[in-house]
Amino acid sequence: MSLTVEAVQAALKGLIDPNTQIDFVSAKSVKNLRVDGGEISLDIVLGYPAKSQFDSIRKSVIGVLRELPGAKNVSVNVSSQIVAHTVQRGVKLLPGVKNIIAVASGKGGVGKSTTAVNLALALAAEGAQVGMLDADIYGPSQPMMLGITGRPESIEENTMEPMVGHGIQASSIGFLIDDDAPMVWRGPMVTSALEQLLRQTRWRDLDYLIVDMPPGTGDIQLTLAQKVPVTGAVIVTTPQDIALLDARKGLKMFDKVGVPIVGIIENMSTYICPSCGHEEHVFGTGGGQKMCKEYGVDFLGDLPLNLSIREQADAGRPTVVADPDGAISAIYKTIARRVAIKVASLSKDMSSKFPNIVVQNT
Ligand SMILES: Nc1ncnc2c1ncn2[C@@H]1O[C@H](COP(=O)(O)OP(=O)(O)OP(=O)(O)O)[C@@H](O)[C@H]1O
Repeated sequence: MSLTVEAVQAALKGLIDPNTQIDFVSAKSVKNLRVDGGEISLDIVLGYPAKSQFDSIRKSVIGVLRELPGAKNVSVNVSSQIVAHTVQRGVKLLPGVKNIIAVASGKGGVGKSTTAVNLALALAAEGAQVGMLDADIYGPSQPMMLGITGRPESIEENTMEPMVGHGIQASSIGFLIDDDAPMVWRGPMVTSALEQLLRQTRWRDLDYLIVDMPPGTGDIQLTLAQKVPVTGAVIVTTPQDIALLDARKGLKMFDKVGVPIVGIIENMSTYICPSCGHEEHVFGTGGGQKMCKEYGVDFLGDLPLNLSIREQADAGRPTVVADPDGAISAIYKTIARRVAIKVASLSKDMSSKFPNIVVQNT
């Protein structure tokens, strides 16, 4: 009996993608399938970046197909293709940027910026083109964490080049607003300065632009959530009741403006004593997960309170770069993959698919 396309498809249908828990056929990841005698060739195209897993996915697909009766040679190519997803209604899209992910927190100091930069670096490590827009007016810290110094170049009038640190294209509100400017003055000018930064930076083919939002849920944050074309929002919180209460406000703010919540990350979840390894839940336990259940949103993961996270970020080499194979980087990478998979599951932007309709006067 000769090998058929149907038999190959049935075998692939039994193969579950460990990341999405969906089989490759249902996920529409199988492309260019050819069966010619005993020769099988196909591409697996994932909708999220996963460079570190291409080889293991390839091997598992080959392993399954080789078992088929009549199969001789199996050739599989695994890659990722990230597509653009929809944003709030009525907001102008950004050229050169497929998806914008806002990283927000209900209150300051919960580690939002540190989490945002490590997420950006983890997505880049998996092969995505990533940018960082530092919108944190109260403490624009992304240039420092990405090891960037100096000011951006402006090649043409009204545009500026992003600065690059550890492969991430970055632009910061710190480039436009003086560090010494008083906060009352920063407030009113901030939304227009940010829109300028967002739209006048010449982002180059980004799969994801991470926006490090200003902490809180006041007018500035609400205006930004309305004006920035966001694909989805990630909320960072610590487990204290007060932080969770504020995180709830953040959740509601994005909900109100029609931005989907990608999920919640709990930072400084536990403290592991470096001398004896004892784990302490300094700020309580389970708050983030409970909140996710209550609101029906995804819990993306938790990070421990760890001295090296702070030291590495302060030194301009965040953990994912400083210790890429360490246990903490593994947590950031798992969270980043969950974020990318969730974004991939959101509705796709079809605007570029529609033909232009030209009305001609006759
Ligand atoms: N998991 C962690 N373990 C140890 N230190 C951390 C952790 N996360 C963040 N930090 C440190 O906590 C401080 C505050 O973090 P960060 O600036 O990221 O918070 P933020 O929420 O963005 O603050 P802001 O509201 O000022 O923007 C920084 O010194 C950072 O290095």
